[in-house]
Amino acid sequence: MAKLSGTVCIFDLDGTLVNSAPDLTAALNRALLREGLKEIDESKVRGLVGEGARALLTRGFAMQDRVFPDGEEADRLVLDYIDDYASRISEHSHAFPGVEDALDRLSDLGATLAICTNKVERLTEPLLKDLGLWDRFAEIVSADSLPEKKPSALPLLTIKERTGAERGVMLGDTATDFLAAEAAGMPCLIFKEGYGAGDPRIAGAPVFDDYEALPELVLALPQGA
Ligand SMILES: O=C(O)COP(=O)(O)O
Ligand SMILES: [Mg+2]
Repeated sequence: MAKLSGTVCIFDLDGTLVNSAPDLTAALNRALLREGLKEIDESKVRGLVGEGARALLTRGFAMQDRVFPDGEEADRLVLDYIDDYASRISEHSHAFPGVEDALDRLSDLGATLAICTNKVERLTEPLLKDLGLWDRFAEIVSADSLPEKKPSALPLLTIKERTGAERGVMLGDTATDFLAAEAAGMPCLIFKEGYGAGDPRIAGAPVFDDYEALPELVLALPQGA
């Protein structure tokens, strides 16, 4: 029996499978410029990613002491941002080195592969299709696929149920992923090249440095959850 049969490996998308920071930064900056605000450097934008489009815009505004509006005005800003980002979603984004081989290896070991992202479905699908990753996952849950998104446990538990897995493992890059996994009772490994660096909430979390090392680290996890 394959060693990881019954395990679903649930990958976060931005900052975990895909380095999307350049395109996220460009789209955020186009939105900020439309509102008369200044551009933000990619190194800072990385730290704003993880809780979806509205949170990214809200944080971009807050960094420049502008309160993000609410109501219809906010909805319009978020929709305009999503439309614009969707139209140029994979100009510079790419899978992190070693992702495809690690996915092959985990599949060979019997694991089921899934994605849980706080991107909305309208962004998740074109990004994964453009990068040739869409067909690799048995289940893909986005921010708007279910009534709650990460850090709720709901998307992770739903993936576990839909894939019929006995246990789940979360592979993510920010506290949002870590807290969702904790709430779902799943172990979580944090990708060090992702966007959560320096967040005290994940300071003590187990990490993976690169994709080559990942399959062995998943194999070594306690098979409890
Ligand atoms: O769009 C975001 O803010 C984050 O998306 P992620 O959950 O794939 O990291
Ligand atoms: Mg992420």
